[in-house]
Amino acid sequence: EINGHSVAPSKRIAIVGGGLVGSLNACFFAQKGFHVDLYESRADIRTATKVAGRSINLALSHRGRAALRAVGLEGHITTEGIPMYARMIHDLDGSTHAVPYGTRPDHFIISIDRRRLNEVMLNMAEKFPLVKFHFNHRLVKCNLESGDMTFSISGGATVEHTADLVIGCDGAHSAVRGVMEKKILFDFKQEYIEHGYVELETPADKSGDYAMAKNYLHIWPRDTFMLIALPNLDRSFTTTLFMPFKQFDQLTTETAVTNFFRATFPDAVKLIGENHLVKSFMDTKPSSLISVKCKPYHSGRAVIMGDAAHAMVPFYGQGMNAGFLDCLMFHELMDQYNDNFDLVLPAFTKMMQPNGEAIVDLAAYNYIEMRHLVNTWSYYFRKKMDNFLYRLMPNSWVPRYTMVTFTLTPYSKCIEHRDWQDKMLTRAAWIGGTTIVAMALCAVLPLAQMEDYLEHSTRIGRTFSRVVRGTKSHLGYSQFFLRHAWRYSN
Ligand SMILES: Cc1cc2nc3c(=O)[nH]c(=O)nc-3n(C[C@H](O)[C@H](O)[C@H](O)COP(=O)(O)OP(=O)(O)OC[C@H]3O[C@@H](n4cnc5c(N)ncnc54)[C@H](O)[C@@H]3O)c2cc1C
Ligand SMILES: COc1ccc2c(c1)CN(c1nc(C(=O)N(C)c3cc(Cl)c(F)cc3C(=O)O)c(Cl)s1)C2
Repeated sequence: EINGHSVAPSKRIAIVGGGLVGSLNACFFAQKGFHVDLYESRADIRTATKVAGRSINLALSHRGRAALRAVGLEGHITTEGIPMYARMIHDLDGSTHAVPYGTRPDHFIISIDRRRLNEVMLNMAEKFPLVKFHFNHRLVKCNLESGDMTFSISGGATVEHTADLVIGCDGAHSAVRGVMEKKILFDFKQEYIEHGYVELETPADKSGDYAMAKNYLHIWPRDTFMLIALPNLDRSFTTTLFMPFKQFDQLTTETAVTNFFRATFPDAVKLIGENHLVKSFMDTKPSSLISVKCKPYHSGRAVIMGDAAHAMVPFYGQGMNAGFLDCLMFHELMDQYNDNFDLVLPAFTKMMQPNGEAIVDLAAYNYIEMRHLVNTWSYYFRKKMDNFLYRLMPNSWVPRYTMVTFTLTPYSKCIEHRDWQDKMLTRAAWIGGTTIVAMALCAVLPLAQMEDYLEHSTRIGRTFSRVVRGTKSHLGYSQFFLRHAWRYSN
């Protein structure tokens, strides 16, 4: 009996990791009357002094919102966030142009403060009497069969706890997954990419207002590196530079940094302020970016979710959204199998592992696309064709990023859909292309000569495409396409 209402003889749930996914899971389990122990290696972020200036933000989209809606937090979070209706592309010459996220009124993403979101979810979970937080507890050992766990706490001591279900929400370098990795039949793959990132800050302007247009995701695409800025409530923008580590390594003096930024992001230098920019750049070591894929997501009475199960590079803005979706789908399976963990855990792996793997691959593909494929004619026409066909057949021809960002279509279907689209596009291009050429020829050439013309033209066509491919990469077409491809990428 608690507060006058009876609770099921509640199983003990241990949530390892009190980050975004762990705290959302605590809300889900708390609302279902479970006994929840949340263990977080760091101190309670709600009491830690606010780190001045450094606010980290993230793009929240449909999948993450669906999960927050299920615990009654969507309204609260979205009113605190800042809607972004389009990308704002900043060209080398300082000119900008907007590329809307879509033609529909609900096609926008929301810039959310990471720490604030984490606090809101911790506060909600803590309201439940059966929820207990254990900060400064780092999981160091775990028996996946018995649910016995060992935590190291401050001062080097350790404490033991046990649970009926252990949920690893402990991020890309998960300790829970680390124990699973030792099991036979557990597949695991991790990959660091050559890019690192540093977070800078674009402060409010002199009049205290946003220095750039507020409701946009600002991007400065520069081929092998780029700057991205998302708005904050305090009228600043968190501005992230993504660049290969080997290029960071070359920027070791203030002069080198100043020249680099002046040459590549001239408008951003003015908005951030040159001294502030150089100082914060020199003070920050670039962080790494890692992809993690693994299978299965459960073992014994433990299951992993979020980055612990599928860490991805951020080039789709889906990591948190994917982790939140894990929580939602896990709880739908709990309802479906009447809280029977023996059935829920395998069902969770079966349902979500293919999707976790798919979004990790989609994000990695996007990372490449952002830097290379975006420079080829095919990508450019692809975006134009995508948008034309999407307008023509909005229910059957949906661009891939629209499916990923603005629908709940399983990520694995987004890849299948993309492959189908690729096939259709290639076929359409061939049919279209050859028909146009054939019609033109029929109009100008008597049939007799046509055969040998076609014979020659295929040879010419092959040579021509080789020449184009060769020159394009050298003539810096990349800049041109990047500048204009975005115009058609909505
Ligand atoms: C630069 C960048 C930009 C991003 N932008 C976006 C975006 O726009 N949109 C989006 O959806 N996603 C974005 N992401 C991804 C998003 O940040 C992650 O997907 C998300 O934080 C994953 O949440 P999580 O709770 O699974 O892991 P984490 O947030 O990493 O939390 C793990 C928690 O577990 C704790 N922990 C770790 N080990 C232990 C242990 N042994 N014992 C106890 N506790 C432990 C950690 O202290 C931490 O609090 C971005 C990521 C990066 C790096
Ligand atoms: C806080 O740090 C970060 C870092 C990276 C991201 C975000 C926040 C949020 N991100 C989003 N990406 C998409 C997307 O689908 N694509 C294809 C894009 C991919 C890139 Cl790399 C980009 F720059 C723009 C778009 C775009 O379309 O706007 C969204 Cl939609 S949101 C990437």
